[in-house]
Amino acid sequence: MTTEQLIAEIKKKKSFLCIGLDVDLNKIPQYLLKEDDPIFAFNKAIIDATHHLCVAYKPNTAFYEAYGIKGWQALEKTIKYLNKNHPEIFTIADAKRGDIGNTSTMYAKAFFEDLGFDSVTVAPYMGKDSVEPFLTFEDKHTILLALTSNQGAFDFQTKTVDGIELYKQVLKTSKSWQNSENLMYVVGATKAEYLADIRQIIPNSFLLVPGVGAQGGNLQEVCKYGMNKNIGLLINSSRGIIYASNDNNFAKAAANKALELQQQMAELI
Ligand SMILES: O=C(O)c1cc(=O)[nH]c(=O)n1[C@@H]1O[C@H](COP(=O)(O)O)[C@@H](O)[C@H]1O
Repeated sequence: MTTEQLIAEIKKKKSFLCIGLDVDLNKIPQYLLKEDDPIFAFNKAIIDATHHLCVAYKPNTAFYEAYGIKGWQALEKTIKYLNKNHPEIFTIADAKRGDIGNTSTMYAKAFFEDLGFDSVTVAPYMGKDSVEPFLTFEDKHTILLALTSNQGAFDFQTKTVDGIELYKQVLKTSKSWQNSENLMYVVGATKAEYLADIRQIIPNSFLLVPGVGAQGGNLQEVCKYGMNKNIGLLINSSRGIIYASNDNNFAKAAANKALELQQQMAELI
């Protein structure tokens, strides 16, 4: 998907909501465990109930890898279902990959070619040659971890190296990489006060912003400092939406939570 198509969808739906499909078999309605593929059954119900309210879905691959081959098959079914039925929706494989060049190429093939995701999250720690292989894929997007939502972000990311905070170096340096127009960045919603500075460095890039809902980030704060002329934000909520209830009405309850966020977004656009 091109960035222009993503922007058009945001404007059409008045939503920049990304729903995180972080499926934990202990948290889903237990009657779904009788299904052949409970993870896919859960995702399909959530997608069917919420696709008109969001512009992106983000399965975090850990929640699939934890269930072995069955989990990976559920991930594959989920992305195929999305691509077939909702090609207008932006898909994010939240895999946080990144390795020496030839290995990164294989990661990129796995998520962009084999599975057919529009984007993948990548860690910047190994530098340019670990990220550039992801950037060579046309109309695919690499979402680089910049300033993450967790407490550990203060261990390295905000530390000053050569007179500048590490997360700012990630932003500045990555802009010089080949095909850097295919980069987006992760900034946690819990770090909203950093967004004005971040926008000075990358005014036009899309930001994936996780951490509203369960982690306590504030949507209005994020928009105040992070929104640009194309909106430029994908705000993710996972647990706050998909586990709104765990009875027969779980999909409807998830849709209600998604609607709440979408309505707040519509006011801010
Ligand atoms: O890359 C991410 O998506 C991510 C980066 C970050 O800084 N913080 C963060 O929470 N995430 C992911 O975003 C999701 C947040 O989930 P909830 O806290 O349940 O909304 C999880 O899949 C996290 O792995």
